[in-house]
Amino acid sequence: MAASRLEVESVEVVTAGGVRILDGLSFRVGEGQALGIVGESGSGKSMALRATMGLPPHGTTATSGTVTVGDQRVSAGQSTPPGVAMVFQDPALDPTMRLGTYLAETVGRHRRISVAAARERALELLTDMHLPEPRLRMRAFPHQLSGGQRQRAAIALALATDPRYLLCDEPTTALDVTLQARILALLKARQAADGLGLVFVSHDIAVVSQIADVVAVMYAGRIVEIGPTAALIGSPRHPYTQALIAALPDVGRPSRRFRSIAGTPPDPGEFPAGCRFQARCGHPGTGCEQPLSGLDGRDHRHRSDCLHEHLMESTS
Ligand SMILES: Nc1ncnc2c1ncn2[C@@H]1O[C@H](COP(=O)(O)OP(=O)(O)OP(=O)(O)O)[C@@H](O)[C@H]1O
Repeated sequence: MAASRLEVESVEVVTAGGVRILDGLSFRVGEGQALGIVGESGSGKSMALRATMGLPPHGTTATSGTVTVGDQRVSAGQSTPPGVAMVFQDPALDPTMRLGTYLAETVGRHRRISVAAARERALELLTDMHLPEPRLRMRAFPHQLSGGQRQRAAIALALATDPRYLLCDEPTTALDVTLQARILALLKARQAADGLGLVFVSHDIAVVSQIADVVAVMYAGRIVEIGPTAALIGSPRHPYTQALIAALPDVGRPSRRFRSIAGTPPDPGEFPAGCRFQARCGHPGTGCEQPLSGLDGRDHRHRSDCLHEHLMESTS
C-alpha cells in the first residue's frame, strides 16, 4: 500500500472585504516527514495552516481548495480533515478546566481506555513536554501556567488526539533555546517512531531547518522556493531566500549585527503583478513584472520561481 500523505491543493482564502490572501496554495507532507514553511510575518503561513485545518480566522473564508488525507478528501476551510491536529500560535486552552482533566478527556475521546489509563497517558504527554512537576501541573488551570508552559501544554493537547499529521504554527517561539531544542527533538522522535507527519511553520529559517526534511519559503501568500532542507539552505536560489539566510546571525561572531531585509512585504490587495518580491529585490531585471503563479508545494524538488534564477540555470 502506498504511504499515506496529507495533500493540500489550490487553497484560496479571501477576506470579507474581498482581499485575496492566498490565491492557490498547494503543499503536501508524507507520513513520517516534516515540511517546514518559512516566511516573514504576514506571508500567509498561519492562514495556510488554518485553512488546512478547516478553521480560517474570523473575517476570512476559504473559497476553494481541497485537503486530502489518505483516501479522504474535504473542502479546505470547511471542515477538519481526519487525523490532523494543530498547535496554534496563541494556544487558547479552556480556562475553566484543569489541565489534566482537559488532556485526559481528549485522550479518552480518541482511545478506548479507562479513565485512569487516560490520566496516565495525559501525565505521560506532559512529562514528554518537559513540563516541570507534571503531576502537579495536571491540577493546574491554564492561567497558572507560564506562556511557555501553555505552549507546551497545547502541543501535548494536540498529540493527545493521536494525530497522523500535526500542523505546528510557531510552536516553540515562546520557548528558550534549550527548551526549543528539546521540543523539536520530541517532535522528531514522534516522526520517527509513530510516522507522524509534521507541517512546521516559523519565521525563523534556522529553527525550521533543524526539523524539516523539506522547506517551503513563502512570500506574500505564495511559495517562492521549495526543496530538500540541505539543498535549499546550502544553495538558496530565490533572492528572498538568499536574504533570509544572509540575515541569520553568525554563530561565533557576536560583533556582527543581525541584518534585516530592507523594506516590508506588500499587503494583500496591493500585490504587484508579477514577482511579489520585486520592490525589495536587490537584482530586479527584465520580465519581473510578468505574471507568476507561485510554486506547487506538492513537488518537493528544489525549485524557485525567480525568473532570473531560471534564466541563469538555463544559460549556465
Ligand atoms: N482575520 C483576518 N482578516 C483579514 N485579514 C487577515 C486576517 N488574519 C490574517 N489576515 C491577513 O492575512 C495575511 C496573512 O496572515 P498570516 O497570519 O497567515 O501570516 P503569517 O505568515 O502567519 O504571519 P505571523 O507570523 O505574523 O502570524 C496578512 O496580510 C494578514 O494581515
